[in-house]
Amino acid sequence: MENVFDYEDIQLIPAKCVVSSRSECDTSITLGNYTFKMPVVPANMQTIIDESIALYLAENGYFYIMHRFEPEKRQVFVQDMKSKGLIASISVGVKDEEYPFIEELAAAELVPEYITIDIAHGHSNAVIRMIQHIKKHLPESFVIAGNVGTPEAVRELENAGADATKVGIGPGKVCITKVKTGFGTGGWQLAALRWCAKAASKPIIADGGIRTHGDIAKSIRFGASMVMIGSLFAGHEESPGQTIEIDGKLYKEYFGSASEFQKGEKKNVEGKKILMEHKGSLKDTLIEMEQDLQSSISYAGGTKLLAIRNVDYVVVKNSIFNGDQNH
Ligand SMILES: NC(=O)C1=CN([C@@H]2O[C@H](COP(=O)(O)OP(=O)(O)OC[C@H]3O[C@@H](n4cnc5c(N)ncnc54)[C@H](OP(=O)(O)O)[C@@H]3O)[C@@H](O)[C@H]2O)C=CC1
Ligand SMILES: Nc1nc2c(ncn2[C@@H]2O[C@H](COP(=O)(O)O)[C@@H](O)[C@H]2O)c(=O)[nH]1
Repeated sequence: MENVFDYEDIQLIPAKCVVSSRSECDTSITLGNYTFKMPVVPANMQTIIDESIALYLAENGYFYIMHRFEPEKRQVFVQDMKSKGLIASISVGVKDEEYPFIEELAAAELVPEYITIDIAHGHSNAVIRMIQHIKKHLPESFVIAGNVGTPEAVRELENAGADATKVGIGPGKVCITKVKTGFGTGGWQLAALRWCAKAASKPIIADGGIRTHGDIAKSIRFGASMVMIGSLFAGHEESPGQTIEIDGKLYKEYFGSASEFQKGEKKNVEGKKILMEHKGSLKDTLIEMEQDLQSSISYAGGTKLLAIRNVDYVVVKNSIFNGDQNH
């Protein structure tokens, strides 16, 4: 792989504006059978999403993926969302006990609109088997499989039946995969996204490494249809977990799904826990994100999200935050 770069190395080049107000710009995106307000989904992690955030997102036209770390609650969750006429979007792993769970959903005629297979190293027979199992028992569910970091993996999971693949091994804020294993897309996630997107025939979800709202537009430019975000959504009033006060300042914890805190044991740990400064309301962040993305579309010279795909860009290695000490 030549020409690797990451989010902070790229700037998108503006094209002539065709709107008289940014409010004319449409940030919506279609994934499967549904159209969502923004191409953004909070990470399916226990410190990022819970039932009440999922409900808020679904009721307000945002995409969401519920995490898989309270497995016994998932069937009731699907039932509850469906009884409210909302989309059900859940996560599964690949261990043996996940197989009967899929069959139980099918037997109860509870068909989640979206099922995400959420494991660290998604280019594996375990994921291929799970895709095939879901497609056999719940053929109407849209299956997102991951995580991967190569075109070969994208093609193989697509061929196995995945409806979308999730790209990103190790770029996350609470990720330590790179230092623990030496592998991943950490440090060149945007280039890996481009590499994978060129090979993909179905939607790609970029996962991890988003540090600014501008990175969402960059992900779209390099081929993502949706962007999964953890740290930017952590630390809000609504975020799961306790608020902690230190020296008069408020914080919330954000921990990796492969951290000791999540696993309850120190085995194959590839994640850590950090404290995030309290950020106020999640609703306000979602609105600001949408406004910033509308602005991105206007700079792209379009009125629709995918206008961003057509813009030129420059590589400005390590220079984007020059003079900006806040980062
Ligand atoms: N996006 C990312 O960069 C990463 C994300 N994560 C997140 O952490 C959580 C836990 O992930 P994960 O450990 O996969 O899930 P699980 O703990 O559910 O493990 C899934 C299965 O895959 C096996 N497994 C896990 N990693 C590997 C590997 N590298 N090679 C072969 N088999 C493997 C496990 O066995 P065994 O444990 O015995 O090996 C287990 O049987 C997920 O939510 C995942 O998204 C974790 C790391 C990186
Ligand atoms: N290597 C690890 N990656 C993890 C872990 N838990 C979650 N994740 C991934 O991070 C993103 C969120 O990234 P962010 O930069 O937006 O904060 C998340 O969607 C997962 O793919 C982990 O323990 N280890």
